[in-house]
This record gives sequence, C-alpha cells and structure tokens, in this order.
Amino acid sequence: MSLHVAQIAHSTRLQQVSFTAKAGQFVGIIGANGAGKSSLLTAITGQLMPLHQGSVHYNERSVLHMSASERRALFGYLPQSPALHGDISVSHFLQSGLVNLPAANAGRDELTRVANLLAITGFLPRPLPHLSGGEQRRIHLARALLGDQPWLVCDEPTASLDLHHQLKVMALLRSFADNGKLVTAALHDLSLAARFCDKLVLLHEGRLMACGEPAEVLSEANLARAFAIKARWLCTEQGVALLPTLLK
Ligand SMILES: Nc1ncnc2c1ncn2[C@@H]1O[C@H](COP(=O)(O)OP(=O)(O)OP(=O)(O)O)[C@@H](O)[C@H]1O
Repeated sequence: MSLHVAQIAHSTRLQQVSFTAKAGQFVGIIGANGAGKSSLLTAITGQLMPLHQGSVHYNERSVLHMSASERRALFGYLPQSPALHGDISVSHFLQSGLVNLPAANAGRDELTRVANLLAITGFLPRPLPHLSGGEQRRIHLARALLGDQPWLVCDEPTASLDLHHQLKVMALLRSFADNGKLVTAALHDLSLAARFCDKLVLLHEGRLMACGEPAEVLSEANLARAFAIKARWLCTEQGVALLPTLLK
C-alpha cells in the first residue's frame, strides 16, 4: 500500500504524511496524544473525508474510490472508541459483525474461529456491557478480525489489556503479518512497538516525523522531540524494552 495525505480539508489534523507498506508487514503508528494516529487510521480506511489532497492505494487501487463493500472486504478495523451497542450478548454483537461481510467470509465457523483466537468463547453468552474494559476490548478486536481481511487497521489494540493479553494480542498481530496480512496499528507502548513491528511511522503534530525500522525511528533525538522523553534501552533475549524518563 502507499499513502499520501497532503492535507485534510479545513484542518491541520494531518499534513504531508506519506509512507508505503506491504503485505507481510506489521506497521506501528506512534506519536504523542493528539499527534494524528487515529486520524491517519481513519484516513487509511476512507472514513476521514474529504482529503483535501491525498491518496491511499492498495495493490494500485485507490481505497478512497472503493465502494463500501469493497472496503469491508479489504479492512478489518478496530476503532479507538467503538460505538455502544446496548445490552446485547457478546454472541449477538459478534453475529451483527458478520452481517455486512462478503458471504464467503461470513459463515458461523467464522465466529468460532475468532472466538478461539482471542480466547473469548466463555464470554459469548454474557451481556457485552457486563464485561470488564479489557474483556470488552478483546471482544471488539475479535469483531475486527471477523472476515479474515487482508489488511488490519487497529487503533490501540492493547489499550486496557493486562500484560499477558497485551503480549498475546501483539503476538497474534505479528503472526497475521507473518502469514501475509498487512497490519497497521496505533500503539502507545514503544517497547511493544519496537519488539513486534517491522516498521514504525512516527507522527508529530499531524506531520510525519520519521518512518523506518524501530531502532532508527526511536532515536534519542526523535524521542526527545516527539515525546519529550529520554530513554534507556534494555536488550534481553526476549527483546528490547525502553525505560523512559521525562525531559521536562
Ligand atoms: N473530529 C475532529 N474534528 C476536528 N479535530 C479533531 C477531531 N478529532 C480529533 N481532532 C484533532 O486532531 C488532532 C489529532 O487527533 P487524533 O485523535 O488523530 O490523535 P491521536 O494521535 O490518535 O491521539 P491519542 O493518542 O490521544 O489517541 C488532535 O489535535 C485532535 O484534537
């Protein structure tokens, strides 16, 4: 895919952001609060319109010119704040996610497949609002995975999750990329981003500050400018971890 956002109309939310990615990559979108991560993800999926000047291409086709059903067949999307669905059961909530999928991807087995992937089978009969925040996050991620689309767009997939489930979800997203999907995810945990992503896109005040391999993007200068932090890196057999301290 390639993305170029010159500007979103009448807004400075995103300006001059361009990057490319390909199937098989796990791309982390990082940046401080308000940097433009969610705006970028909604621009990718064609929801943030109108782009004043810009384009998003997948296999040389313009995503912005695709029909709604073509986009549903292309993207699995986890929003930052999913819409509320009232007092329905987890099972009904997931079934409602099957409705608009292409018929080939929407069989009853699909629900079982994602329930197993996220280990949420035990929650299926329970009312969704009765689950904890982290449990609900896993249900919403499960819904985003329904349909097995080739491009996953996840806005903070590990938000509200405990450490065990953060690692599980990051490993799952990594395995999707290893099996040929394109995964793009907004992430706040830079240690997890460095450990699991192939590529990072660092946004700062709506603009692209850096894009490339984690070690290159998470440089001392970029961390200072984008997050006002200084970091020590811890390298172990399990991977790298960042120990941040405030610069101001
Ligand atoms: N609907 C909107 N209309 C106008 N401006 C918006 C809208 N939504 C967000 N913004 C602004 O656009 C900028 C980028 O917001 P965005 O939600 O993309 O940031 P983010 O990097 O995802 O932040 P966070 O880490 O806090 O989730 C912010 O300054 C925000 O105030």
